[in-house]
Amino acid sequence: MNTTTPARLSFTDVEVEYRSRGRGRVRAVAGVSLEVSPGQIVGLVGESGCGKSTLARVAVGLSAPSAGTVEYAGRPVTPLGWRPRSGAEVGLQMVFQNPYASLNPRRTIGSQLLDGVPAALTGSARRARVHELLERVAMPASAAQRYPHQFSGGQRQRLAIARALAPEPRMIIADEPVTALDASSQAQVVNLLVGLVRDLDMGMLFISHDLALVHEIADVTAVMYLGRIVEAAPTRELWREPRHPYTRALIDAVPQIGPTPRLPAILAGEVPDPANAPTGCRFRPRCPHAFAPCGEQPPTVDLGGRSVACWLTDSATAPTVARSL
Ligand SMILES: Nc1ncnc2c1ncn2[C@@H]1O[C@H](COP(=O)(O)OP(=O)(O)OP(=O)(O)O)[C@@H](O)[C@H]1O
Repeated sequence: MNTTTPARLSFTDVEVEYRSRGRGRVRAVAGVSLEVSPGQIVGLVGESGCGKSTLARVAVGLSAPSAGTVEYAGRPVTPLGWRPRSGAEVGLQMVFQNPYASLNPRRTIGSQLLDGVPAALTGSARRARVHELLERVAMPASAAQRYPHQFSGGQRQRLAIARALAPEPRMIIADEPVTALDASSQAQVVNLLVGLVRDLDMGMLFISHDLALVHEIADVTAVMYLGRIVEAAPTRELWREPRHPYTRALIDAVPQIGPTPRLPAILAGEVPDPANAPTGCRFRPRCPHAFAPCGEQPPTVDLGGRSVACWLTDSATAPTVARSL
């Protein structure tokens, strides 16, 4: 890897189209640009089916974009260029929702961790590295001799994280890493991931449908709706002043407790099928502010440190509506 190139993950105008029997062409990702820098946690949120996992798969080369580019540290990430055993060189590792997706149930934890340890380490240094990895995820050294089914869901996810760390990645793509876990394991795994990213100065794309969780941990939040990023901003700003009606709806759907409790406001309507996406702004059929210009796809406007794809932010088209938001 070129050491002068920042280990940044960049999606530029990425599109992913599936062809499926019955549904025809499914444009699951419809023109996404996004960056994750070292030392940064970027949260990607959106409802089920909006294309989050597809984007994650493209990031690590498990799926190919049908258009656009994905680059890591200045080099294209493509399925052709992707060699699964070259994690240390590629520098990107994925943590899945289901730890069984990354752990082989028939092999001991130790042998699976050894697989990922860079080949430059030899002999006893390899075994020492396995123990260090287990320690990093707060698991005892004895876990190395055991099999995945001998652990609880939360422990398995911690072991899957150790497996992801073995090749010494600089960037983690975590796709709903705590969705399948109970509340206390969720907190443990989230704290572990955030601690690791901070300690090791890695970058992380943290994918979740849980906006409140992303609010807790992400430096930047990107909101995805039906294959597009509709808003991306520093998390605190996004939460304080959402500029896209969909972001506002997601925030309003988070129950508030404390001195002024608030019941969640449920966003009306279902997410449309990307195989049959609305023309123009894809959020238009569910948007309480939709007006004539929304028949065209809104451009993504850079508002200085944050970006929004909504005609309401365009003062030429909707100054009065924008003020009322
Ligand atoms: N292999 C595939 N073939 C056809 N369509 C697919 C395939 N994988 C995903 N899709 C479709 O692409 C769209 C985006 O799916 P994706 O799994 O990326 O969304 P998601 O936001 O991660 O949802 P979830 O949180 O439910 O996993 C959905 O409409 C899904 O049905």
